[in-house]
Amino acid sequence: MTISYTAEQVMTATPVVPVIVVDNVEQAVALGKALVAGGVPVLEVTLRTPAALAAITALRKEVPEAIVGAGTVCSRAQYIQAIEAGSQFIISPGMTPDLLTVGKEYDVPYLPAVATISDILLGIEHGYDRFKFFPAEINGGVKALKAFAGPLPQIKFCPTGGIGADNFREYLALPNVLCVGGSWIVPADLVRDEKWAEITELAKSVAR
Ligand SMILES: O=C(O)C(=O)C[C@H](O)[C@H](O)COP(=O)(O)O
Repeated sequence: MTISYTAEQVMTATPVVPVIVVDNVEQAVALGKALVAGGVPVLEVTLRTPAALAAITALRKEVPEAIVGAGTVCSRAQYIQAIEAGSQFIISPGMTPDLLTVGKEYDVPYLPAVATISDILLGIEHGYDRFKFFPAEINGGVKALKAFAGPLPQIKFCPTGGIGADNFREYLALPNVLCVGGSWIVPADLVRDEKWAEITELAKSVAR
């Protein structure tokens, strides 16, 4: 079953994209169900663990109401693996010319990450106008995004990195921010201890 989305649809389906790290497929499915139950349907499964690709495939099958994507995609090879696993969107923590190229070879939304105006201009040269801004807080956070909007008001972002319950609404209030990413609604200890009801509550705390 292939359901495809645009970058805009992925970025506006939830105010907060959870950055997920999973140890095994069962954990991933339970976590995905907990987030969806709390009103957060977009799941960014980072390719930081050996279970990640199988988790993406399982989430597509077991949690069909979710929009499942891959994060921490750092190479062309990982990009293709993520697509083959069933990813409905792809996110990188940075960008390279090869990633920007492969991202245009597949009909799946791709968010490369930028940290500077020069990065954004390179992305625009490759046909992108939606980016992750990473790591957001240490690269100027809300102030940097306001500055980016001066010369490039048409470019939209998913800031990620250092964002949490205390500051995510400041980001979401910016006209050039469509959503934010973060790990704070999927804390590693709650995932490890299978505290799914608590994760559903955290999801509810950020859902529209
Ligand atoms: O793995 C990637 O591709 C990343 O870009 C890193 C994650 O987005 C951050 O680890 C999330 O940041 P925190 O919410 O501050 O934990």
